[in-house]
Amino acid sequence: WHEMRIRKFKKNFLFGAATSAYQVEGGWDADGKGESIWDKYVHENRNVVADGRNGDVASDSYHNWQRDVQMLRELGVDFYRFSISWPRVLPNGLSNEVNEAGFKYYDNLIDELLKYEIQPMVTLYHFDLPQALQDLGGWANPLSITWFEDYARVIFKRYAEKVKFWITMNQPNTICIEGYAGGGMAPGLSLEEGGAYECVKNVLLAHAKAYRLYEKEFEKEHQGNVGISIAVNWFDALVNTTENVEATERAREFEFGIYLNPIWGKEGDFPAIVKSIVDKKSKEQGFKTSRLPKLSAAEVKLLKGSADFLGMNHYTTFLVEPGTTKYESPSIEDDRNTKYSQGPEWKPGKSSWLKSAPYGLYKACIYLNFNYDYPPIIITEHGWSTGPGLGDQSRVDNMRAYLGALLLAIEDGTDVKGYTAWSLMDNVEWTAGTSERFGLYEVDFESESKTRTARLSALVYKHIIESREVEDNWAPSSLKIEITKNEKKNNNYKGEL
Ligand SMILES: CCCCCCCCCCCCC/C=C/[C@@H](O)[C@@H](N)CO[C@@H]1O[C@H](CO)[C@H](O)[C@H](O)[C@H]1O
Repeated sequence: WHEMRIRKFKKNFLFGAATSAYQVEGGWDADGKGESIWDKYVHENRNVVADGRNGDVASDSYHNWQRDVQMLRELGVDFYRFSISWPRVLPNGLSNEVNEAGFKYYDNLIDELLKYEIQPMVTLYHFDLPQALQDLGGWANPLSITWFEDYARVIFKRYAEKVKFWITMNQPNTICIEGYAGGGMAPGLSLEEGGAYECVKNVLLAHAKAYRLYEKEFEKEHQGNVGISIAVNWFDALVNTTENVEATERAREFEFGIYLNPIWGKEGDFPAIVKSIVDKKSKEQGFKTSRLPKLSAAEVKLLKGSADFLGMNHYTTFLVEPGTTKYESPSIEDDRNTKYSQGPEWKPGKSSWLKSAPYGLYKACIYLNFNYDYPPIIITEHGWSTGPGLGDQSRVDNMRAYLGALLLAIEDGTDVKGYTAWSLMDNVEWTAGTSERFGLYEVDFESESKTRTARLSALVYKHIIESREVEDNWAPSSLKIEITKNEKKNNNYKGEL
């Protein structure tokens, strides 16, 4: 049996590519930039980065921004998702001290993008908190809500005229669970007694405050869209037993429901199952109050509906069963009590957690539709890791399979507005350094200028963007990539998404 129907992305579907500041910029202390939590983390823990290549220089986009835009033009993308390094523009994190030299970098990048009709999609926060704010408790301190709101105001004021797509936060679960509960991300804390859940609450409220700020002071004049990016990998029962199905529900609610429900849930607030588990365990553990902080009625209201789109970061699928070992208590692992594995037949990427299971993207989309009432979605990250080398056929296969699954999800009613390939170029994959390559363009990290060269996947992605179609058998005649003349850009940027 062979599926003959040809599915196409609509003309106004947006295609983009993404990076983040710490992962590509380098210039970690250039021109008055303040220290970030990642700078401190990698400098104080010299062996924490797998191959020793940290973000000090990275892909050196701080100096290569013109080449970066040239690559985006070669691909023919509609938008570029990048993040602003908070300590580059506000070195101590607060708005009393502004680093004009740092802003100049983003001025140049944004102007260059607009010159070629590539829309900037700006992430305000992608894991690199100013260390000065971490010294005050970081996201575990409720003052972080105001710090972020003030930072957002500075950025909106400067760029609202030019930027129509905003993402407040990238992946609160990575920020809080991996950063504050022993997950190996900066600042490398283990605040299992409650700090990680405080972080979740504060990050969500900081997002909502920034959203409401834009809504009140900028939206009318500038007509931009503000969303948040959440890691929505798929979680399926390992086998269909009651215990596995219950464990799978816990996995979904702890991994992404805890962030989605306050914004898109019918009643708002944290998911009932998360509240009841953590409240009950906290009591048993002798805590006077739950380790999961409450959201007041006013906070529930502030959060509900605080996004114009859901930024969905999707990479892979996990199979779930109940935990099989006794986890440390108290801990989030113990609260969730799940064990994850992946299909033995799924093709592996270079990252240990990354296996190709495109059906998971389809199922995740349908789940979001049913549980959160068809939210407008932009896939703000999807990608594949390899080793070095230009012939990245496995990335091509993965991209085609996932875009095929996405087309099916769209056909079945999912409101997907756009897709973002992670990543435009090889970069510093956090503690994996450059040992896992996610780029459509290879970066030669040994070269002085961090030379970028198009991979096979760059040419295939370019062809998909041009044809709006996923053709399994298409292959370029060479790896030479050129800017297509008379590029006609999507113009769906103002007003309603
Ligand atoms: C050996 C297989 C057994 C499976 C057991 C798995 C154990 C679970 C461990 C979970 C690890 C987390 C996996 C999820 C990762 C992604 O969602 C996450 N990396 C996405 O974040 C973005 O990733 C990009 C590429 O990795 C990029 O780094 C970007 O900055 C992030 O936003």
